Amino acid sequence: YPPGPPGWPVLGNLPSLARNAHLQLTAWRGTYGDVFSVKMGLQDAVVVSGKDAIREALVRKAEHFSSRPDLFLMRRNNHRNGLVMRPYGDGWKILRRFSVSTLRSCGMGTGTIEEKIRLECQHFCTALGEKVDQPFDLTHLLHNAVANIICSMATGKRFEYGDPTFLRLMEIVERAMVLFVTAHVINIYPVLRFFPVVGRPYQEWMDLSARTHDCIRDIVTQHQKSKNVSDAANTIVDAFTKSVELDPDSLPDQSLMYLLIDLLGAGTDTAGNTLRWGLLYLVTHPDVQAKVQAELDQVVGWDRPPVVSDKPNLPYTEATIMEMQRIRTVVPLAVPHCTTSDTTLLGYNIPAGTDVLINLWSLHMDPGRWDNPDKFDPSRFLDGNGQLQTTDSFLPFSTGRRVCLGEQLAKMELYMFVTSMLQQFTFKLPEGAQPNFDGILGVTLRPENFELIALRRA
Ligand code: HEM
Repeated sequence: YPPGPPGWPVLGNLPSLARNAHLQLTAWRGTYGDVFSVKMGLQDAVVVSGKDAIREALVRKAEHFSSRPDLFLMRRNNHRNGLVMRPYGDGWKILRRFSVSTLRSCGMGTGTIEEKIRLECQHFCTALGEKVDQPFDLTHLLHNAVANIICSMATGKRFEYGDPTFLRLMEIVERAMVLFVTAHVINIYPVLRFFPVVGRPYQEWMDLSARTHDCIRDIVTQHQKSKNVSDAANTIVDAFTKSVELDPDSLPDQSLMYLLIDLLGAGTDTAGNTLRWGLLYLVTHPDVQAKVQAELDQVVGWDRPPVVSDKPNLPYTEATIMEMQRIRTVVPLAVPHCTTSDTTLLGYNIPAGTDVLINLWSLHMDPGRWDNPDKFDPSRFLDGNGQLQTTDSFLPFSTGRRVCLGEQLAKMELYMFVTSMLQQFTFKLPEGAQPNFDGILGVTLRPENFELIALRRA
């Protein structure tokens, strides 16, 4: 069994992991290697770091490492009916296949989705244009914009920025991402939910779940009322409804609402926070920002918006987006995995039912792989001719069977938002602002709220 750091009685290593677990786990990798164990209370988890160990687990031994732990908090709100936390097996395979093919037929990876994203970028830049020359926190605007893309794939509808229902939903998603980690102790000792102080995050979690269910139910009902679902199944809700009408057993019971919550949760906080980290690095590295803008001016110019077919001609821009994703891995520990059978990893025995944390943060900050990993330097992704070079040590979307379902969509979003913003605006920090690069860890690592100033480019 893998070795690991000594822990406290009963609590194990939890006290050391209460804040910035990704940093502590990365530090322990230095002592214990690419496969080590930690004690989450009385329960063990195995931490996997480094490209070889990660690939061995998630790709070569995918059949053993692709499930999700049965977390108490997820069971209590029925969230194991969705896709993200559903255990590996037939139900997950059916739902994943349905989701991939429906997202494709709703336009993922094609011109249709590019058009949707382009329109959203236009709305976003118009809204940003009303805030120029003054300090402004664009968190809500950005999250609203990326959530709209999922919403329009789910129901064909986008929400106006500032729509109160949507803002509430965004706040819930953001808070749930943090609570997933702060309330984790309840997963380990469910009895603590009955205790006054420790039990509070549990109450909040259950309350947020109920409110999310209500919001999503309203959105689905409104869509179903406004439309004849026997029309072409060009939204996720329609495709789901149609499939179940044709064959009630075609999809797992009650999975639509949880699937929508998953897509919204997984697709909003990740892309929104990647863009926010990106902006924070751009305002603190004006030379990089200027270089991206120079490339955009040369390739795209001013008379038309950037399009996906420009991408091969924008290597520095693409390298910058990759560097944004590397330097602040927005899902630093992926989503927890779990073994389905007794197995081995790099020679260590790992029993069935062991929780497994995939340390993507350590992969992206590995000094053995990246020169000066704390430096924001897009050129590390370029070869001597200024062309993009790929590397197997860059896995922001993870890998294997549970690899991010929205990878293609997310890449298109990041590209379209970054290029649209920098074509039209230059960003800078307000006078005297002190940027903080530590972040707040939930499932995602998000930057603390910050203000910046958008200046319209001449
Ligand atoms: C920059 C944006 C994004 C990043 C960095 C990201 C990253 C990730 C990561 C690291 C995982 C966990 C993989 C694992 O457990 O090994 C994941 C899972 C997932 N992502 Fe994303 N993601 C992004 C955007 C999206 C979008 C836009 C969607 C929506 C379509 C999405 C849907 C999902 C789903 C459904 C899963 C769970 C897959 C499963 O368990 O089978 N993600 N993502």
